[in-house]
Formats: sequence, structure tokens, C-alpha cells
Amino acid sequence: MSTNKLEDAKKAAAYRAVDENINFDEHRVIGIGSGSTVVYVAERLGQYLKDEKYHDRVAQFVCIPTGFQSKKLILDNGLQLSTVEQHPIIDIAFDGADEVDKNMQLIKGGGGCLFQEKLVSTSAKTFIIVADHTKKSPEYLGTMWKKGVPIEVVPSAYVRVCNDLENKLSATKTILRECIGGKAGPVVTDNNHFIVDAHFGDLSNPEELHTKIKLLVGVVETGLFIDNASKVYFGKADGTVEVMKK
Ligand SMILES: O=C[C@H](O)[C@H](O)[C@H](O)COP(=O)(O)O
Repeated sequence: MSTNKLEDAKKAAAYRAVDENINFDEHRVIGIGSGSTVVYVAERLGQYLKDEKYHDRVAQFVCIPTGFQSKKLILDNGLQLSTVEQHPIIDIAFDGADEVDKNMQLIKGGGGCLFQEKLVSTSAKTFIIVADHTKKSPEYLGTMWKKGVPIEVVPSAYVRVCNDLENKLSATKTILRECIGGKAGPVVTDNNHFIVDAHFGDLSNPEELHTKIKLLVGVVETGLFIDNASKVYFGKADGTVEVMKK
């Protein structure tokens, strides 16, 4: 699919997700995730802010970011920025995903934001995923996303975590994520952690794997988002959107 078509698909998913799920009278605290698709969620909210019919209500929204990129998205679109410390209960959150399986379990963290994304998404009463259709798994997680399960780790523990993932949890390969261009060395998350990408092949039981990884010393959070999403919007190349819900 051409880059333009892919962008159209992301935009279609994000716009429809906002249009169908924001309740302008009831919602006030909005989580804004990270990645290239959620850019269009912030853009859509910015459009509503400029619309005089919605302006007063959207101006009252406080937006909770999942990292530096989303903080900037919120500000660039004229929206009000706040923190999860000030608003530990979020009315609705929007975010992207790297892969979504048939049970709406997710792999996230391809862009390196997973801990803060999980904090925001699990603090939200409703969590909406926006994605292009290439993120939809035919069956198991690990089918479309081949870069491994992202795991956020305490820097000093990364060797120990990699060893445990391979020796105790049978990961076939673990990779400390490196920066590509700009800086030599590992990716450092917004919370000053490292990311390990762990390969397990197809994930037939992501819930169990998530629980086992979380128990390893040095693991902060996994990129497996279990029973978290309320709905998923998949944009397609022809501009249509498929909605998945339970
Ligand atoms: O760490 C990054 C996040 O989990 C993103 O939401 C995820 O990688 C999807 O990003 P995109 O919308 O760019 O595909």
C-alpha cells in the first residue's frame, strides 16, 4: 500500500473513532496516546476546538499524554495539557497499536512508549484503538508484528532480563533496542528505561506470557495489553473503517 493510502487509512480510523466515541457533554479527561495514527486523533479534536458549535466544551477538555510526542501533539492542536497525577481517572483514551488479535489483545510499544501508555489506558474508563488494517492479526499476535514483544526494563537489569526471557521463558531471541540514527546506543524511554524486544513466535496465550514476563526482576511493563481495549478502529486503503468490539 502506498504511503498516502496508509495515511488515509490511519486518518479515517482516527476521525471516525473520535466522532463516534467522544461525548461532548460527558467527557472531560481525554487520554492521547503515541505513534503515527493517534496524530489524527489530536488533529480531529483540534478541529472540534475550532468549531464554534463545540468550542466551549472542547476547551474544557484536559488531555493526558503518554509521552513527549503526545504532549506535543496536545499542545500543537491547542488542547489543554494535564497529567495522570492530577487526573488518575480518565474518561476516554485513544491510542495506536502494533498488532491486534481476534480477542482484541494488543502488542504495543513499537514506538517505545509502553509503560506510560499502559498507565493511561488502564486508567481510562473506555480505551479506543486506532490503526490501519495492516495491524489486524489473522489469528495470533506475532503474525503481523515480527519485531518481538516490547518490554520496558530498568537499565541496569537488561542483561538479567534478557537471560531470564531466554532461559526461563523460552524466548528465541532478545534484542536491546538501539537508536537508529541521531544517537549511538540504546533507546531510552520517556521514563528513562530501556526496551528489550523479545521474540516468541506466534503468541497463542498472550495473557499468560504477559503475567510471566511481569514477574521477572527488572521488568517495568510489557507491551502486551490484555483485556484493555474497548473497541478497535481499523482504517482501510479505500477509506472505509472496520470496527471491532466485544
Ligand atoms: O510505542 C508506541 C505505541 O505503542 C504506538 O501506539 C504503536 O507503536 C502504534 O504506532 P503507529 O500508530 O505509528 O503504528
